[in-house]
Amino acid sequence: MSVSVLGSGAFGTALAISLAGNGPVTLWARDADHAKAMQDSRRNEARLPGADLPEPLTATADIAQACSSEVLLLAVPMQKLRSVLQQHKAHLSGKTLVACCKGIELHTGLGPVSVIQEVLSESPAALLTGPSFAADIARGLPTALTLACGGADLGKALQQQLSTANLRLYRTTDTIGAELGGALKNVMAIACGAVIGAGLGDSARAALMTRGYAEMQRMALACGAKAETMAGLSGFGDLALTCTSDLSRNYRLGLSIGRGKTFDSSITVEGAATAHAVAEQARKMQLEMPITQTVTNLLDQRLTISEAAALLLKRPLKEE
Ligand SMILES: NC(=O)C1=CN([C@@H]2O[C@H](COP(=O)(O)OP(=O)(O)OC[C@H]3O[C@@H](n4cnc5c(N)ncnc54)[C@H](OP(=O)(O)O)[C@@H]3O)[C@@H](O)[C@H]2O)C=CC1
Ligand SMILES: O=C(CO)COP(=O)(O)O
Repeated sequence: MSVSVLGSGAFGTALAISLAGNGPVTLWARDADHAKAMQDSRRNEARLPGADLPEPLTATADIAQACSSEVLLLAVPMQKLRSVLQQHKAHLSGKTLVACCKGIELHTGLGPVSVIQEVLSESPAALLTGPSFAADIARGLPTALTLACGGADLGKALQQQLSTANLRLYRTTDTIGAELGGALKNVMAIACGAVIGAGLGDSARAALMTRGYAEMQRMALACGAKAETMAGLSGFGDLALTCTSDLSRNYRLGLSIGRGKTFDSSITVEGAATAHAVAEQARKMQLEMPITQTVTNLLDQRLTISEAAALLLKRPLKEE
């Protein structure tokens, strides 16, 4: 099966570089000048500086050319996924669509697989997620990801096809768990960045990661996900990476909040919209998600970091 990546950001470019080790791959950019610059210079300096684009990778802005592949990886920000699907519906229809984004849609509370299923109900949908920085993948560093697909046979085929020399894919049929793990870990990373930025210490971060994981489990289990999925790469694995590395944009947004600094709003930070989407879902489902709620209060400047910490510490004492 041939593969194209739609979306020439950091992640889409890194995946295309790695997949080019398996054979020809097409990388689609919405902007013709961007595609031409990548094709000519063999670099994507705008989004993934310093990484060479190997020869089997073709960059194009021609959506028909990109969608001639059987498998299409969708590497665009979560809040843009629906509009990309709608805009190119005719080309995408009938293809196997693998979402590579992490988040929950703000106005519907849906994850990426569910959004694909709503817009293109006839197209098989899957999700590629897990602990991975684009820069690491592009450098050929070892990385393990989760391939989530409701159809077990298709999941096995995609696992084979999308594993590369440096990308090792594990598979699951639990798409809900994989969606929620990848989405919620970004919210926790913002919280952890804020704690470290404000100088509250590594012990506080460990507490937040652990109680954040409990919160992730609470929502995931209430939505029908499996506990094992949350304990895997797409949940615990990505939580561990994103809450501890300043390569993470979500963590860096948190650092800025903790330090009282502004953050470049053009940078993709999935956890911000997702925190609001999840807080709303939690309210509707009557689930306690105090860390997620606190992150929305920090983002909306309704609380300072010291007020937020005091409120979390003062919550009623309970069993772990
Ligand atoms: N970066 C990473 O390390 C990882 C990222 N991810 C996930 O991948 C997803 C994408 O992130 P990432 O690549 O880093 O983000 P970037 O900000 O690097 O790139 C986003 C890309 O999406 C494109 N895009 C935005 N809107 C549209 C649209 N309407 N039509 C077509 N293309 C569009 C942008 O195009 P343009 O360049 O023209 O603006 C840009 O190339 C996120 O959900 C993220 O969580 C997952 C794992 C690792
Ligand atoms: O998802 C990622 C790592 O797995 C990338 O994290 P950021 O989006 O926070 O940069």
